[in-house]
Amino acid sequence: MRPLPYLKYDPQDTSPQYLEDLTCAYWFSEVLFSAVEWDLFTLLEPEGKSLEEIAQVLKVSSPALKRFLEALCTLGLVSRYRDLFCNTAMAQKYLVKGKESYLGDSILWRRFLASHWGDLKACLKAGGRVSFPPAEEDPRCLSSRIHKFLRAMDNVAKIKVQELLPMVEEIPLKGELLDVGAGSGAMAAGFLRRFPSLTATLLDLPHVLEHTKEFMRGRNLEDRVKYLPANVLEAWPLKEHKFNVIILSNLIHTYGEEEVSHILAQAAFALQDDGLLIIHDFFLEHYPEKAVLFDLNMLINTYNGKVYSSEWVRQKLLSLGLSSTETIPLGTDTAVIFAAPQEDTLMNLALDLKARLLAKIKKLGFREARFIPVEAVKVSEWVAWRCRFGCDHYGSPHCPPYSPSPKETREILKDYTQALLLEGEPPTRDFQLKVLEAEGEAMRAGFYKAFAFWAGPCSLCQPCPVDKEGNIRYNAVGRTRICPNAQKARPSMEGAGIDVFETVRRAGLSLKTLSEENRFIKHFGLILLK
Ligand SMILES: C[S@@+](CC[C@H](N)C(=O)[O-])C[C@H]1O[C@@H](n2cnc3c(N)ncnc32)[C@H](O)[C@@H]1O
Repeated sequence: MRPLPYLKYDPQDTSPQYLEDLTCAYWFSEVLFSAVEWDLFTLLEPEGKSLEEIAQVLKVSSPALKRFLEALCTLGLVSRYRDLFCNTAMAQKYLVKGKESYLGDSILWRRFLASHWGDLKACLKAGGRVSFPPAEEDPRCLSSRIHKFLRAMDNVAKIKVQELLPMVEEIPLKGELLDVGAGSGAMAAGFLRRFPSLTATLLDLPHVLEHTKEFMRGRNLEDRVKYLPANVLEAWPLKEHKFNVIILSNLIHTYGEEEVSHILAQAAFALQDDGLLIIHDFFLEHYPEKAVLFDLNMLINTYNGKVYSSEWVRQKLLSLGLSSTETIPLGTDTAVIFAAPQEDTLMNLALDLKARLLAKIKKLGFREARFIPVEAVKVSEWVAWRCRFGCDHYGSPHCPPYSPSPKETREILKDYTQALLLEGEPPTRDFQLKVLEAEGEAMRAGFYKAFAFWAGPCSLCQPCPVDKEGNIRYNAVGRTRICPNAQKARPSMEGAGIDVFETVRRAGLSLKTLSEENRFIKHFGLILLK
């Protein structure tokens, strides 16, 4: 399915369609909200329903419902088979009540919060939240609100913990786990099921913990769970008790820097010397489009919550004497930072090498970084002609004819299995330096054959000290000009015969030729890896 256009801004796209799509983004949500509110997807189980059957149950007009179902079909949530409307695999897995991975409660919580987004301008003026729950809220309303909130958290945490567990599989976790701001307890429950030698303490506010207990009752883990009513903003009532594992999942975005500093300090103090701290949350570096909007969501809906940069969190951890990993992305919109008093503990984590490298490289400031199979790198003879006929830099050091020919590049690619395609922008020299840094990161991550191609003629020295006309010296192979920066200089993708447009297209990214209207220049670099 095509990604929804408003999720990805392309600076080379000058059509107004992007604005139109942004304008209507809420239509997509409204359709989903209504379908989930009606519990339409559960109704369609097990084998679909006809238009008339659905209209009868929902008590709505058939012709209007038909139009609504068409929209759901287009969004990929419903499909039509003869006269039956059925759930797609996505809807069947996440939108049918009673399924383990049901997300309906989370979607309805988002619907509830959507109404507060109307306050955005007022929040910006006031510098924070403007609508608050009533000071004297009816206890039943409060209890129902907490329950709805925890059901929403539960939907999400059940899925996130399954993404997280494979990373700690190599460490036979045992002893005591502390889940701070445990919510429904789904995170802790996932760990308890996977590691039978663990027991857990679930810490949350007293009135929330009553609901936590209710969620945990159905999980058959009662004999391995204790509950600790506490306020994380105060000294944690643990005395000198230390834990082997501490989880802060979706907690730090709830508070401002001062409170989060306190929470991290308390967690560091409560950790065994060989313990592991797991911080799961939104981070600005991971999935930035979502992170910055979630940050606004916190501005509107919490007192002083916000989304943190992983750099800020890691610095805090460092100041508390903890080593930490970089941000490890989950397959979804959140990421994890692992921290420990002893660096060795982190060595045992089964962290995907590519994911770690990607996290480091994205932090260098590329707009995009994407792994592609080496077969997706397209090398063409015509590219060399473009350099030879039509480029002022032909003959410059590290450009044709002193850069690898298409034939040589094709041969070299046989030594590699994958590549990392990097998207950035001018100034060219800055981009080239970043590509070099990325190559260095890849080397340090263990990709010893990492080799970078950047964009444009070499711009490391300005002006280039190698005289174009005279005084040309050749290296042992006799092809490359000797330059004072030979250790750092690399060929450009295009200079090595790589068809950048086609390679970018194959990677699922976009690159347009420049026109009067569209003057935004994109640079692409490539790092070959094995
Ligand atoms: C966004 S939820 C996350 C729940 C759970 N960790 C998860 O990942 O699903 C934040 C949790 O932190 C708890 N919490 C917030 N402020 C707290 C405080 N001051 N003391 C204790 N718990 C708190 C909330 O009650 C809620 O259960």
